[in-house]
Amino acid sequence: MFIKDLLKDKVILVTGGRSGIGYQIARSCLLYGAVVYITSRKEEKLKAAAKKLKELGPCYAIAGDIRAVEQVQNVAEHIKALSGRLDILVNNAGGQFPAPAQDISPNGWNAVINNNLNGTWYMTQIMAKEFFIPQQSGSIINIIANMFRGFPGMVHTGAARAGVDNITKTLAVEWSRFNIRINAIAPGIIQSTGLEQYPPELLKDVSDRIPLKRLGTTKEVADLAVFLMSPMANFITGETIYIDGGQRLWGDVFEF
Ligand SMILES: CCC/C=C/C(=O)SCCNC(=O)CCNC(=O)[C@H](O)C(C)(C)COP(=O)([O-])OP(=O)([O-])OC[C@H]1O[C@@H](n2cnc3c(N)ncnc32)[C@H](O)[C@@H]1OP(=O)([O-])[O-]
Ligand SMILES: NC(=O)C1=CN([C@@H]2O[C@H](COP(=O)(O)OP(=O)(O)OC[C@H]3O[C@@H](n4cnc5c(N)ncnc54)[C@H](OP(=O)(O)O)[C@@H]3O)[C@@H](O)[C@H]2O)C=CC1
Repeated sequence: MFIKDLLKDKVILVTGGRSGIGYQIARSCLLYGAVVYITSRKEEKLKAAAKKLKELGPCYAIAGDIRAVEQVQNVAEHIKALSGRLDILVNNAGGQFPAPAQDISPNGWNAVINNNLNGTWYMTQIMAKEFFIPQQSGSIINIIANMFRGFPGMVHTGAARAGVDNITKTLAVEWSRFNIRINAIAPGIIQSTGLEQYPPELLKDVSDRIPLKRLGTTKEVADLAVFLMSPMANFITGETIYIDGGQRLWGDVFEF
């Protein structure tokens, strides 16, 4: 546990905040005193999540697709109208599907690149221009994936996440002049709603192939996100932190 008021009155946007890791990050931010905005495509589910989160503190839902520039701009306008500022952006929305590289169609490739690379970029650039650069302060956290040794079985997301890893390094330098910190979190396999998208055989006995012999929890990812966005991490920027029980360093993970 961190101190109670660690994020007091910080205005935080969590993309994909209606479920899984994003929901837990939003929840933790509220518990540490922040004002939280969540965004995702499915409006009803998003509103239901915000209603539940509101029991912990001020939480607002703004529906939008990170792949659509005008919808991202609309999210920024809403935050500006309601809070007048944004302190922290968590780029968590994303996802992909498992497929042998040779079978991925051009549309399938583009869908995953758009979601994880382009969508993250639109969000990052628009929030920086609308808030962080004029404010001369901001912190960005990108949730990517474990692509330390490539991503066999999901080449599209490996490429997209490696792109975000590089954006993280580049902007840490380029936007340091605006007092913007930017870091990434690379989760291994986390027990969350996202895993329901995968066939059970892909995940069978997967914890045996992780050195710590278990999956991660959404709370563990959220704790890392809170640390990185807090003043405790004020001298950390351009870093990607793996939270994977050692998976990246050892053995095979998926059959492919
Ligand atoms: C376990 C490892 C650790 C990682 C865990 C996590 O990340 S957990 C987080 C997990 N959470 C998530 O992943 C949630 C978010 N994920 C998503 O929304 C989707 O996976 C998305 C990224 C593809 C976006 O979808 P969209 O609405 O833009 O896509 P669309 O429907 O318009 O299709 C466009 C093209 O993609 C093709 N295609 C699509 N699915 C499949 C498939 N299963 N199979 C094959 N192909 C597939 C589809 O056929 C089409 O190509 P076509 O036929 O025209 O040539
Ligand atoms: N769980 C795991 O083991 C791992 C997860 N990750 C990554 O962590 C992040 C969160 O995963 P997790 O919580 O498990 O999965 P979920 O599927 O539960 O969360 C994905 C969230 O992103 C939102 N989303 C997806 N695409 C878009 C879009 N184009 N625009 C706006 N919102 C979008 C979804 O909401 P909606 O459908 O309403 O748009 C949903 O809330 C993802 O980027 C995932 O790929 C990475 C490695 C491992």
